[in-house]
Amino acid sequence: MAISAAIGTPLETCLAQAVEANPALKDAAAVIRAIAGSAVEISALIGRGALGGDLAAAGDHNSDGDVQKALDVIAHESVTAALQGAPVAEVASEEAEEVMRLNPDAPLAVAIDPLDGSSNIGVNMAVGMIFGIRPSIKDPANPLASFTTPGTAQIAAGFVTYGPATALILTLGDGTQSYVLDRAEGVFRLTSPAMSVPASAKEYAINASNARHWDAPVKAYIEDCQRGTEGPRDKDYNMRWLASLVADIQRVLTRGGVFLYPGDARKNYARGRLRLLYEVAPVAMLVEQAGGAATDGQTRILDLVATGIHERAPLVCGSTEEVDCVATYYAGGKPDAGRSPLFGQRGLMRS
Ligand SMILES: O=P(O)(O)OC[C@H]1O[C@](O)(COP(=O)(O)O)[C@@H](O)[C@@H]1O
Ligand SMILES: [Mg+2]
Ligand SMILES: [Mg+2]
Repeated sequence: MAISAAIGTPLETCLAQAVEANPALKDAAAVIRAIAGSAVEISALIGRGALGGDLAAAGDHNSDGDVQKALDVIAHESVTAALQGAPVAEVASEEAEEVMRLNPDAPLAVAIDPLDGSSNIGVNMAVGMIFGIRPSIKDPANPLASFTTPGTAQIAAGFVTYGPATALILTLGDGTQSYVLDRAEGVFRLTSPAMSVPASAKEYAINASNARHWDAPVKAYIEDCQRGTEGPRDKDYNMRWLASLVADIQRVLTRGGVFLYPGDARKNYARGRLRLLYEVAPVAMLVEQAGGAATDGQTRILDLVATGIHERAPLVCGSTEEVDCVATYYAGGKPDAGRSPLFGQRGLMRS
């Protein structure tokens, strides 16, 4: 149910209200409480900066080939320890090669990116944590069973941004809410009961250094955004790229825009960089619940089914007008049709 509490209401009260309205959410609420507890701990550590030690110290490689930084491992250990005390049977974590089995009889499974935006560790920039909660499917022969369902199976999803403020963005399947950590009390408090992504926007987020590797439709779309009022989109765009999915998506959820991490021609990047289970699917649910859209360029993300826990998926999400426009380019269409004949490069009114 949509949260109807006043701004400043503690997360605990909002969760209790949601469970009262829909008792089926009781276990998901317990998982969210556990994750929020870990986030309070990690937020305090990140807030100490270099005084907390070298959080960027390089360790082993994870299963996706990324170097694990000290904070990646600390966050993984903190959140999986918290989930031990929650009704969770399986965890798919970015920092564990295989599915982790916690409480075998528990009803839920959690996919988690314990520390998102790792390239920003150690440089005082925003990082975060992403999670999606699904029903646990008891199949002793297949540890992946709980995670090989479409994203629509998610009961709840959220992310935490450790930025200037520590924020929790959450959906229980009926709207997207934001909370901010009240550091004095150590509790998250409601700041928006219903986030809403504007349908149209003039801001895009993409790692432009990969432009030469992009597919033709992405290249054409970004080039037309860059042509501004002189091109078929007939409006001037701004670009923002924080290299921290949580922070980029929080901006899109707050003021609109489009985020793209498409597939590209680099080795192992045919399906982009982001992982379907613990990055793309939770973000897609949050964005859709806020009125936006999320596709892989053409197909709705929440209809995709993973076949492995670290499988990647391209992501195009945010304001519906932009996400639909990207799909038009993928379908080989041209956005010229919607453009006023009076303006733009070839328009009558351009000097
Ligand atoms: O370095 P790139 O290619 O710009 O990729 C940045 C993207 O990679 C990520 O850092 C991947 O997440 P992890 O840090 O959890 O591996 C996203 O947060 C971000 O959007
Ligand atoms: Mg990540
Ligand atoms: Mg990560």
